[in-house]
Amino acid sequence: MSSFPKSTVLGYPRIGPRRELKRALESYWGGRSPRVELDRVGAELRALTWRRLAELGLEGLPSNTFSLYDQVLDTAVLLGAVPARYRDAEDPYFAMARGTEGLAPLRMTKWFDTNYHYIVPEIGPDTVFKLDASKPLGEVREARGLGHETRPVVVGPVTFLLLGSALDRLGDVLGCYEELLTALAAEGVAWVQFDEPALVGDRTPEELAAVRTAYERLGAVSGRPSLFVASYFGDLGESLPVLAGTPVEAIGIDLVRGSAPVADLTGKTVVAGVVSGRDVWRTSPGRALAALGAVRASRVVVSTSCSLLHVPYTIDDEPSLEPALRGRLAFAEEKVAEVVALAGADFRGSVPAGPSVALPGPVTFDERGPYEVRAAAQAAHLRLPALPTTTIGSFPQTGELRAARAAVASGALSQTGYERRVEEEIERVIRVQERLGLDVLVHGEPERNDMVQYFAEHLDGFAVTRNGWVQSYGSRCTRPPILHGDVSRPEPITVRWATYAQSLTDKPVKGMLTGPVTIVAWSFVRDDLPLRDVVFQVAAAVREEVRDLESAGVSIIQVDEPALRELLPLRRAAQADYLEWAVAAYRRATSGAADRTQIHTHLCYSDADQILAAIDGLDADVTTIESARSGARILSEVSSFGRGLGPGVYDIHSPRVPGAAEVEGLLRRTVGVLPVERVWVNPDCGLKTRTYEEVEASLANVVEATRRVRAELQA
Ligand SMILES: CN1c2c(nc(N)[nH]c2=O)NC[C@@H]1CNc1ccc(C(=O)N[C@@H](CCC(=O)N[C@@H](CCC(=O)N[C@@H](CCC(=O)O)C(=O)O)C(=O)O)C(=O)O)cc1
Ligand SMILES: N[C@@H](CCS)C(=O)O
Ligand SMILES: [Zn+2]
Repeated sequence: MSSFPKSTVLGYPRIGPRRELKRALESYWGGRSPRVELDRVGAELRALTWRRLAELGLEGLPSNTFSLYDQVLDTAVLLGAVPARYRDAEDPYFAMARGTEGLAPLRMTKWFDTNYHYIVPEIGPDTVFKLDASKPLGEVREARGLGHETRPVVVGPVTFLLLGSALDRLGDVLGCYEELLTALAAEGVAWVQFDEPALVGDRTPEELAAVRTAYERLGAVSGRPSLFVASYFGDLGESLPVLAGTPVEAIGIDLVRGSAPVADLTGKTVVAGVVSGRDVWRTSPGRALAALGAVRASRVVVSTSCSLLHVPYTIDDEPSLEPALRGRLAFAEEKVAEVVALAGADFRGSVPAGPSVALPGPVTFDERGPYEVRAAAQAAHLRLPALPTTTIGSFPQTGELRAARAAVASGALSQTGYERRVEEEIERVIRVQERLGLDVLVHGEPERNDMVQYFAEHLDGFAVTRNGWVQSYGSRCTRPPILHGDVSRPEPITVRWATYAQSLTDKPVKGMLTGPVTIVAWSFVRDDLPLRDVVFQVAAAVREEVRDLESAGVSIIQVDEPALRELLPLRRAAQADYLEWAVAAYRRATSGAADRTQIHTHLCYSDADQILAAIDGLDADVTTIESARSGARILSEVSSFGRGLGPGVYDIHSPRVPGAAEVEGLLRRTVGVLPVERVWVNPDCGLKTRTYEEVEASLANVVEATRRVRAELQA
């Protein structure tokens, strides 16, 4: 057995330093370039990554961390878990990821507590697993052709099956993993990495037994490569002794989110994640060395806490960041350099740092009256029809708008010219909505590059990047802002656009804000304050904006919190505390509004079940939630809220235009479960990724469906 190299990373960004993969994918999908061109770009990006990691002095290079869409989808393909309906599609892989005309894509959801989305494996009792190892084998050979020996990375069997809610299929799937090990051994692969992040959550005795079975069986494969099981995003807890009791040679432990195990792991290699893959701060050498020194194992390897997929490529691409801030930052390349430097240091005998203590912050809210009083004041003021129709905020972000923002950045367009362009777009959005006959209008958010980055650009305490792209799903990326200091709002942010929109119409226009939890969740956040204190600072800024919108005559204000679920701690023991302060922060942000101002909130992930009580606790007058994809289940669960509810009547993630009859069906189902006077009619989420053609056709059908159901109510 060859010993594990002394430094490694668990994974690397793959979208390309200039989003080369995004462009190649979208060009291929749009029929503007052939498949060979996409494959050429992929190969170039992989070669670039291996070369760079080697140049930086990293010893253990991973492979199979590249993906054309998502590593969980890649694992489904590896194991043959391709549902029958996609097999005849022209390109089954992208059909599963994105759907085709007439074929909906597989479900997509958040990867643990990150802003990355994976494709949920669809596994049924009839799924026939059959190994197709061409991708990992291909990458191993490709890297070898370039002079690099690599360690293929694959999602492990327990995590894969838990994500697909199919742990009962463990016995079948293990056959494929065994075959994979044999194939990799035949290829001369020394180590393989199985990612098992699911093991940092609470696991039942049955699930722990599955871990034992899986790694005992894989450990028994003759002539196999050495096994490295990587955990990340928290402590292994009760999974650690189970894993340690199996024949796996190496265990990856997140020493940033988690702590050094008390257990003696003599006999094992510990791949110690001391350089954070989840933030952009430089690693404190003292803290890292102390964490490394506290591990008791036969060999300790220096690594990142998780894949570097969640951080941008390099700080070198950000020349405009303030020098003082730059000095505190490390993106993927800089983190690799830190791993290499730490691996060269002697950390035996380092002393563990004392734990930091989180102090509770203030939890005060509730100047608003009870819902019944607010609802009466709002009804008298707004005079809305039954089943009011509305949208979630954004309208299509056209290429022209994006190009206009790029032109301002390059100096080719003046700020005034740009603002005029935004106003034209707002007018277009208002006229479209009036023509369609919607009841509560929005301004369309054309001024926003992103619902978080835009606010970060207008708040003190944040920095934003030029090229700091991080993959969100498929070809879609975000540039998470860097929250590095105390947050405050120097001046109103959205008021001018909201009031401009309201000046164009007699219909009410909703003001549109992003909530404090979501702003923080989708940013890289300072680590010298407890997260809750940071969120409360942002809440104070949002509260000022709510007040200013109200003073400017805006009667409905929506404060979005789509990331409320995302930050939920992976361990149940920590969840109640989080939910308590997250809800308190939201109420801090919104409770300055008068009773007659209607507060809306919006959440758009289908797995809201676990946090329904918290959503209720937000006390918003109207809550719009994703429902079109999750079916009737969510309706009965939210029916007890006792306030306004807008379960989405169509899925905006697909270009498909829903028919009026289909929307009518969903709406009837909704009014069958919820009191009609509380129901709102809206899509599942914002329309920014859609085209005007799709949006106008879809919304026309929403309005028509509402008209039909209303007519019956009046009859
Ligand atoms: C709701 N979602 C969001 C999440 N996180 C966020 N931070 N924001 C979100 O909205 N997480 C959960 C979900 C994830 N969903 C999405 C959906 C869509 C995108 C997306 O479309 N991203 C865009 C980038 C958006 C952006 O920043 N646009 C800027 C810059 C645009 C650009 O590429 N400019 C060009 C030049 C202009 C041109 O000629 O076109 C350039 O720089 O080269 C802007 O609009 O100004 C994407 O392209 O991926 C993400 C997450
Ligand atoms: N107001 C935002 C919410 C997205 S979750 C939008 O409409 O895009
Ligand atoms: Zn949404």
